[in-house]
Amino acid sequence: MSTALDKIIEYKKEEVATLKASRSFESLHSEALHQTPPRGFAKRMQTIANQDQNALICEIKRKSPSAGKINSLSDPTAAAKAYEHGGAACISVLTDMPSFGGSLDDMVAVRNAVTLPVLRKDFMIDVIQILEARAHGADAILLIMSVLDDNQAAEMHSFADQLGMAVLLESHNEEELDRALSLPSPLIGVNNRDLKRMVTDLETTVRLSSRIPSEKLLISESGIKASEDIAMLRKVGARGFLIGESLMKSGNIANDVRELHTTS
Ligand SMILES: O=C(O)c1ccccc1NCC(=O)[C@H](O)[C@H](O)COP(=O)(O)O
Repeated sequence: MSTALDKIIEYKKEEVATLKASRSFESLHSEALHQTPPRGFAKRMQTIANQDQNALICEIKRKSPSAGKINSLSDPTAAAKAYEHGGAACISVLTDMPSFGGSLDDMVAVRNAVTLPVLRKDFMIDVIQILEARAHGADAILLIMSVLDDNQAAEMHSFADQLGMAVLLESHNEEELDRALSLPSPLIGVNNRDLKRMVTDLETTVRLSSRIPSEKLLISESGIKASEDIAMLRKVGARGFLIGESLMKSGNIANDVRELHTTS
């Protein structure tokens, strides 16, 4: 049976084909090189984590396969500014439209509204998507190990490096994590959401945490709702946290971000 992730990857292949048919690699590359320089995503995450504080990547997310409608958000910049006010380290913007209701326009608007580094959150399967991300100003991308083989992951990582972008490597199990750890990025995401079964369990971070060497930054992703979750995840070494749904549903985003950022 095909999963939500399988379906997303199927239409990503079509999106990539459409992009390649409509834009030449050279013209996108030239746009990418003329963008404002990338903001230091990895450096900001590491600086905050090295101070033993919580480096929050706060996400703009309208809907999802697991939750359905989350927040109708006519203007994502208001939430982004609240994230910045509350002390977020960086911002993630979902740019996938069919499943998450996001867009590259959202990402551009958010990046123009804040001074924080911005991650293009999408399902990357081809280097041209990385070029497209940088041409729209993205400072970082996500690579999901379960949808890439080792060669693809290495090639895409190296391409992002050349463009000066940070790479967040996402794993959900031991095998994916070991593959992620063999790549240079210091940003190691452990996704608590099983993207195949759509079940979220913070114990995933706990289970995988002991494999992560101290020079890498453990970023726990998905299903984080409260200070107690952060306090528990800090005990196993997480200093980075990627949070979407619970903040998008908050009545006071800046206050909630501040509380999560200062939890010890
Ligand atoms: O969120 C989903 O339902 C989902 C489904 C299929 C693929 C990816 C999905 N989420 C992407 C994410 O990784 C999350 O948006 C991110 O980690 C934040 O999670 P949360 O705080 O639980 O919104």
